[in-house]
Amino acid sequence: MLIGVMNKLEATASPGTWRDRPAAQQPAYPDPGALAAVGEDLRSRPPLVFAGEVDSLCSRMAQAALGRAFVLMGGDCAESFDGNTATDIRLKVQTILQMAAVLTYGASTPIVKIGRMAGQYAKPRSADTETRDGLTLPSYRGDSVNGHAFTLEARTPDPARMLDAYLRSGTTLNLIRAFTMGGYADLREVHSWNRGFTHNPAYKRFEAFAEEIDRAMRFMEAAGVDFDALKQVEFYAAHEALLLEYEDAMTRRDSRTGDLYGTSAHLLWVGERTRGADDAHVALLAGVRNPVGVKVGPTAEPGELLALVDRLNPDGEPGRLSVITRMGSGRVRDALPPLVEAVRADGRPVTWITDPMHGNTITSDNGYKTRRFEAIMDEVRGFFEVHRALGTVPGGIHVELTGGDVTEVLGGGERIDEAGLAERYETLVDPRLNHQQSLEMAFEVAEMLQAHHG
Ligand SMILES: O=C[C@H](O)[C@H](O)COP(=O)(O)O
Ligand SMILES: C=C(OP(=O)(O)O)C(=O)O
Ligand SMILES: [Mn+2]
Repeated sequence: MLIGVMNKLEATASPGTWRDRPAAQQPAYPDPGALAAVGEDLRSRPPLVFAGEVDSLCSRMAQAALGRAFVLMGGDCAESFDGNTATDIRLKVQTILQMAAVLTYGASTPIVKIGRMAGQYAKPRSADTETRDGLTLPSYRGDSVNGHAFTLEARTPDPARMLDAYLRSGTTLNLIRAFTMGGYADLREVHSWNRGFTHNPAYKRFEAFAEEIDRAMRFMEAAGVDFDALKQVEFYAAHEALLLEYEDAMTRRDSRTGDLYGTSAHLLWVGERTRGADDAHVALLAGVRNPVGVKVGPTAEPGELLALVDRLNPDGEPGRLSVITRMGSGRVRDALPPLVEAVRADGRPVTWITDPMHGNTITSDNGYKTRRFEAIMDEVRGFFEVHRALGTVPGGIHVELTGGDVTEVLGGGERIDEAGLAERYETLVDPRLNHQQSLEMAFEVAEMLQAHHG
């Protein structure tokens, strides 16, 4: 969205309750004084997002929980400072807009567009260290923490990187606002890009669906729809709230209401590795008014999820809490139902979103961290099947993607094979759908949505 009420957000004293709780996945900074100085600097800077925008997203998420909207969240696993270019940002926005146009048709509802962008710079890792040729160094934890190069200097966490992440997030948001408010989101244009995609023989199977959308566009035109009025779209930003010091420093009090908002992004989520109900990350998110997400994997017990609902949405506010499930294609059909049933019995609303990426990560025989397109799609299918069987609402998808032509995920219409991964494997952490695979997913999910509603 991006215009919104520019209400006053004041720098605030830390909400603080997270500080005395266990905090996983935090960088070991060599100089605590430097960390404190960066925190102070960030606290004096303008917010990146505004409370009015954040509230609007909350109401959109509430609509998605009811099946009156559908959420599309997508972007890099880890944004990089090097990738903070106009081209990279434009291609990601374009990919998300193209996906959203197809999904709008399939869902017959508005699509809530959220980039894993403008702040997705910190990563949880399985191991604290990485060893290469006998040399052991700290793991790469995202560009807001340390550098990817395998040297002691690059890998040593540097708090000044948080300031860089803040500034790059600001420039990314600025460009997103310019694109989505300045005509780049024109539905006629986006639709013509999608026609280009379906004219490729590899995606012939979507031709009939694309023609249906064509007909709908002609109908709208004939009926006198003002396409110029549809040129501006809401586009929100989200990332994992992993770096406690950064998120704390970006917390502001809204002068209208006295409420606290995380102003580094519209939506913040807590990851699978840091979602302990009594731990620091959940306490931090419990203290702000933003819509929040929690990632949930196949080992989660219903009681754990209900404890998270207690902490993160005690009053059952619609749109406040999204549960982003990442079960794996082999587990989704047995691991998801008990969680959905427990939440339904509890009665407080959540927005159910599928992340079909993180439960389907494998290592290829030639050593690449990758995922199979078919497994990703199968998890989405399983997600729809479970919600259909239980009569609950599939509210959205959360995917790792990029607008470029990378070769990181196996399969899809381009039939990327293990040898093909070597061609353009560029991700810093997890494998992303490329532009074509993202559109292919959108068409398949649109068909699932159509079947779900039909
Ligand atoms: O993006 C998610 C996690 O940060 C990532 O999957 C962890 O990857 P690792 O197992 O390579 O540390
Ligand atoms: C770290 C991530 O996911 P999860 O917490 O689900 O593993 C991620 O979304 O990149
Ligand atoms: Mn990831």
